[in-house]
Amino acid sequence: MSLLTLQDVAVRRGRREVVHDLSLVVERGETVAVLGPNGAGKSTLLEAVGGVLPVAGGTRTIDGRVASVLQTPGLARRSVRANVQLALAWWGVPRGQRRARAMEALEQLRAGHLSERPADSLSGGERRRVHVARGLALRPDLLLLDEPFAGLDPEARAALCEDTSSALREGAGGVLVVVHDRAEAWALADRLVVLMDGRTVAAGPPAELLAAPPSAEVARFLGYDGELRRGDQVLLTRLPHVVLDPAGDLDATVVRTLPQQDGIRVELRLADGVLRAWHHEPGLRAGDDVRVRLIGGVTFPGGEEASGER
Ligand SMILES: Nc1ncnc2c1ncn2[C@@H]1O[C@H](COP(=O)(O)OP(=O)(O)OP(=O)(O)O)[C@@H](O)[C@H]1O
Repeated sequence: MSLLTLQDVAVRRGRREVVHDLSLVVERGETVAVLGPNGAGKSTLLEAVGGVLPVAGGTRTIDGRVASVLQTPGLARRSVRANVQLALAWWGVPRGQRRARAMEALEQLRAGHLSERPADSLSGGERRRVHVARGLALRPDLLLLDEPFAGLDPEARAALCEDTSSALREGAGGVLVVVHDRAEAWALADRLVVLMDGRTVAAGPPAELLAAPPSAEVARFLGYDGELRRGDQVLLTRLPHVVLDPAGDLDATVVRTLPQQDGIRVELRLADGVLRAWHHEPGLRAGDDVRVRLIGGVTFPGGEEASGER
């Protein structure tokens, strides 16, 4: 039996149904990430799985105990370790095991050095670490995490994401995590579910979804930012698919260059759309004519209505 099975689930917020006909399975030892635009219904889905919201239609079956790490880190005014031990006591862990379990989870999340600090003296990033560690310490069958890295600066976010990823891979339970961006989904997830307007629009291993997105809408959401109209088709590309090459077969004009940490992002206009590419040599200017070669991309029907500009 799967750890979590949702079958045609509907969830309401007040009178409005915001999750529709959603089916999802989480197996033991698996991390499933839910990704989608703001308002897609991700938190609502998690709350329904956690039992905070009722399921208005369909069925939810869970084989085991569920723990939720919600968005706001609520910690009591006592030491970090006492906070984690309190959760373990509430979970029913025998007194003699609580201290070691708390310390183990804090160490896993590189928060061991914070164990004796008062929780109200922590920085935002430290609170997040402790918050995630507290969820892991419970060792639930199913752990629900709602944007566990929200509000952190990019570096703290990446570091906590890496540590959480390692900790989750060591765990035996299943995890359903709402993530904020694709990088987090890639770092954490065995499988990715893309939610839009309360419906699943794509599901599968992240690398497979990226290589073969099921629709143009999902492709754009996953980072396909180039778009060429080809008759009644539209060809979508990502940055690595587009190579500036004097021997290339496509004529393009540089619209603008955006210097970034890993190179220069170049926006290109072609007769039939817009492409974006990485470039690593300075000197390109808006208005320059260049040649381009495509080494990837995905094609979908719908070239006529595609704007080619985004
Ligand atoms: N407490 C609430 N009462 C009524 N409607 C709500 C409530 N919370 C959320 N909604 C609505 O339900 C829909 C789904 O919201 P939800 O928070 O689940 O989306 P989300 O995908 O988690 O979004 P975000 O990425 O912005 O956190 C939205 O239209 C939202 O406005």
